[in-house]
Amino acid sequence: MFIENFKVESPNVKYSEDEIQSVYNYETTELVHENRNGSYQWIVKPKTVKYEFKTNTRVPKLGVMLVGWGGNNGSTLTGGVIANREGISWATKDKIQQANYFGSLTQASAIRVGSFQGEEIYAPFKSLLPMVNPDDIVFGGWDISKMNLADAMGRAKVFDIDLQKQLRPYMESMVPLPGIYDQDFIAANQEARADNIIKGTKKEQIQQIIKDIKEFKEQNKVDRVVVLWTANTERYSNVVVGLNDTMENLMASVDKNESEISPSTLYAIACVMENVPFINGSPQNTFVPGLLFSTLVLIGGDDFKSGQTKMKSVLVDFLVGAGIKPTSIVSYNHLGNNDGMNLSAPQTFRSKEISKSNVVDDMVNSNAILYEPGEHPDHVVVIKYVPYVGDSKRAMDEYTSEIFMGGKNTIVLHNTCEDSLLAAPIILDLVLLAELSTRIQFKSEAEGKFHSFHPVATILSYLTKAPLVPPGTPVVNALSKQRAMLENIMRACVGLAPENNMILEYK
Ligand SMILES: NC(=O)c1ccc[n+]([C@@H]2O[C@H](COP(=O)([O-])OP(=O)(O)OC[C@H]3O[C@@H](n4cnc5c(N)ncnc54)[C@H](O)[C@@H]3O)[C@@H](O)[C@H]2O)c1
Ligand SMILES: O=P([O-])([O-])O[C@@H]1[C@@H](O)[C@H](O)[C@@H](O)[C@H](O)[C@@H]1O
Repeated sequence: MFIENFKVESPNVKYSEDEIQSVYNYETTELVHENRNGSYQWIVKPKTVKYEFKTNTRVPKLGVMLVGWGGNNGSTLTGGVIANREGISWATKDKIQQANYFGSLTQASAIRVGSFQGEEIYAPFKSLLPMVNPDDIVFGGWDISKMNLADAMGRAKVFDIDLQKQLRPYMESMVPLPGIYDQDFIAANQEARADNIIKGTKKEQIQQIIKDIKEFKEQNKVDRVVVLWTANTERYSNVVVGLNDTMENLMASVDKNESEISPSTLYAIACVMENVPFINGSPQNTFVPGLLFSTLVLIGGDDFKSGQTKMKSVLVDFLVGAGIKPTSIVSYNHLGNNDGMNLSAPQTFRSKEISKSNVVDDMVNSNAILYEPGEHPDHVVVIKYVPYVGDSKRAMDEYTSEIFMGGKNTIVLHNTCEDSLLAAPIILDLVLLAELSTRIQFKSEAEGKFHSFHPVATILSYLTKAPLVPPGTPVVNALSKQRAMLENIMRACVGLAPENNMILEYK
């Protein structure tokens, strides 16, 4: 059975006008490796740590500024939210289609809240904690292409024509602000669209971005702004001691107009200086050490996990979890959108190859029965640009594994999808969850005062190929673990135990 909402009644949960307070007993373990009776043993000690959470339930009016607003993802997300907000339906060759938020974890997935008279009871994921209603988001942003959002939607060729016709009046007045363009960081084939550029030094460009954010906030009377990069994949920035290894060196490099400071890093610096969360939807190392080690403002990324890699983080988790040994993974895809054209350059492809390749590391490293130290499956990533297919990415994967008694198993997948229709809901979740996480404070029993989550937002890892984590923190890519982590933290905020799937009541 499905219920629309619920309230938790517990001595550990208190609802007030502007806050939900919860007391949560975090069950974990402490390991020691000790000499017991002459031999070293691993001792696992269950441990309970009491936490307190406070969630501010005053949902702000949210402004979302997209870097790359006029791209396929930016125009698709903007149009999709307008279509949902206005209740637009349109004719397709099959039926009259209603707008929806399918593919969004926050808007279209469910959680189990328990059972009632022998029936499992589920509720919307978003019913866990008060979140911004996506229909209320105000969009803005920057693009190095000056094309308005209605024309950009046409250029993207993602939406059906009847939908585009209905959206055009809402979107043609939306014009991206000039962006920071540096041809050294993206494919040379992007120069043709770069007609909307912020001139000046890197420092002046940062100052302009800050000015843009302030003006956007004032003009639209939004309470909070989140900035998200959905512009083209950049090549990696070189990380150099003295250049970008500390915030002090990074800012000194900006003052010196150092060429190696990328546009995405400049936008991120502007956001950190303006106390605005910045999320990187692409694979490049925007968050150079100077930013990563010093930011007090929420940052998250990298690279939306939308299709082929999302599937990989499920399939390899299943295989390794089942004691089957993946030995060869070949991921090929071709697509014909501008992202694909940008990725046809070796240096930008390399950024994507890294984020698409590292996704199996945690799962492989979790099982020493299957893999010797340092042993990994052969793993190849291929991306080809085929203009004719446009945004309709075609992904083909082959997974070869060793099974029982020397057997081999080969799984082949074929996946065709409009890449932007997968990414747009993920962008929505990223900005909604980033905003929500800034309204949560918590402390353990050992801590004197409440604090926010660490500014490097690991909580967003379900939505990214290469989760950005605080230095020294484990990277988890297995999709089921990432989703469980996010849901269970939100459950803790309303005093609910983690979903452990034991259902002992019926065992
Ligand atoms: N399924 C997906 O679509 C998916 C999944 C994961 C990651 N991504 C990443 O998302 C990003 C966007 O994908 P897309 O399909 O929308 O690409 P796109 O090329 O259609 O859009 C990118 C936009 O960014 C603009 N741009 C480039 N550099 C800029 C800058 N410095 N400042 C401002 N604007 C700039 C371009 O003019 C373009 O309009 C890419 O980096 C892509 O790799 C996409
Ligand atoms: O998310 P995913 O399907 O694994 O990876 C995708 C790549 O296969 C595609 O070539 C690229 O254009 C998209 O930006 C996205 O990164």
